[in-house]
Amino acid sequence: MNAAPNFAFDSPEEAIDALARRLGTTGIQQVELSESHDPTRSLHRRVLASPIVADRDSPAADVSAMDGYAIRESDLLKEGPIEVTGESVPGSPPPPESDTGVIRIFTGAIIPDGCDRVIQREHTDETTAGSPPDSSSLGQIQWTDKAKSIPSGANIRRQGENLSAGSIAIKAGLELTSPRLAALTNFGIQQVDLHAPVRVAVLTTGDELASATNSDQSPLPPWKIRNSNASALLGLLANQPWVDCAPPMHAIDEPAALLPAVQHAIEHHDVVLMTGGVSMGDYDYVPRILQEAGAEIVFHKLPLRPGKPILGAVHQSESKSTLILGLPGNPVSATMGARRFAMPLIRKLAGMTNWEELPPLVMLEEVSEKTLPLHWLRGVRMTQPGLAALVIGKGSGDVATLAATDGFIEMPPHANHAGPWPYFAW
Ligand SMILES: Nc1nc2c(c(=O)[nH]1)N[C@H]1C(S)=C(S)[C@@H](COP(=O)(O)OP(=O)(O)OC[C@H]3O[C@@H](n4cnc5c(N)ncnc54)[C@H](O)[C@@H]3O)O[C@H]1N2
Ligand code: MOO
Repeated sequence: MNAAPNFAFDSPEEAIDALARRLGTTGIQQVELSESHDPTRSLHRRVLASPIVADRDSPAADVSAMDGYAIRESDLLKEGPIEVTGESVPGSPPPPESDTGVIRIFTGAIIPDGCDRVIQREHTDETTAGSPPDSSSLGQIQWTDKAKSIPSGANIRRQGENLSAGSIAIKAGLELTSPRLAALTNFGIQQVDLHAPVRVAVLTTGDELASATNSDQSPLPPWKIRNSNASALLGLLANQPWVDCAPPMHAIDEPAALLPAVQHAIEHHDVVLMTGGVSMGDYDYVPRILQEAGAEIVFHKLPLRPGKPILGAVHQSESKSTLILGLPGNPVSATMGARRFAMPLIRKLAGMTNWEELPPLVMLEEVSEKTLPLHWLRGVRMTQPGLAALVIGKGSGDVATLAATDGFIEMPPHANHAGPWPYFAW
């Protein structure tokens, strides 16, 4: 399907891809783990810029997977009580092998040379031998029938079977999740290359905001509104270690104020999220101002509800590319637009190779007859795993109903069936 003449792109996906193609990633920070007082916490969910390489085999030697006895096949031929001649414990080198007895071994300890299997202690009889011959004795055991069926190689984790020294343990472009932090520690990493957090500016516009002129009017007159968009956007960006979000900025609907505010935001940030001033009103200066600031307008308006007037732009300078999203001022449009468009693109800038959204799919409990010739973002509440109920509000100004949602689904033009639909959680 071709884009309708007034839309540069047919779908949110295509519009996001067009912006993504114009964006790079943030620079690289080298972090010495010894210099950080709490390296695990400070690295958690940061994005790796270079791969992590294994410094040694994993495991570093053949080790036992069970508590039991490390033996050779010939040991199983021994009848009657067998002397335990030594112990292999984690944290110490293994004892030398013994011709006369067997070695007790604990999970994770090194397999003594010559042993080919580990018999779990529950498959031995450790009580038959009576009192030990002397106090230094490690005891005696006897084989059960089950022990005799344990094959060669059993219960041994082989050196390097997880990963061999020099192999890539964690690829670049991934977030350092808890398992990856474990791998990083396991391989003795002292220094990591991380992508710098994405510097994001939230720039709201509009003279109607309480804080724009005189914030201490009390009670707030009805022609003034509170800056809910700033809170929505800061909330989306909060607690993302790969985002460095500046305190929100605001500009009045006045080109002389808007242009320097936009220029400053572009210069000092990788992403500028603007709200308001992108539709057809006499005071909607954002598209013009972005052009004056030297940004390329990649699209203005998409076949989307809410958020049809959305604007996507990129500003290129010698040192960086800056993403600018002009989100419509209506709170539902601004919040859904930021979730749908800004979040994957910020992940791209943050250096994540898996930045593209893979939204889970949900079914709707009920559908209405109504359809739209647009991509339709519809607020939902999750009711069961995989099942969602529509939360019907009064339109794109209804922030009260939006607050009752867990996220939204995206339906393509003319659709009205139960799904499954991609679900974008808050
Ligand atoms: N003639 C037309 N008028 C409108 C069209 C259109 O196509 N033709 N599109 C409508 C749609 S759809 C939307 S969405 C809005 C988007 O307008 P703007 O982006 O220009 O936003 P504003 O006009 O500045 O504000 C719209 C609405 O949102 C409130 N607002 C603005 N900023 C905030 C904020 N920070 N926090 C909370 N609420 C905010 C503002 O007071 C307005 O009520 O345009 C339609 N009009
Ligand atoms: O698209 Mo606007 O966001 O409907 O209100």
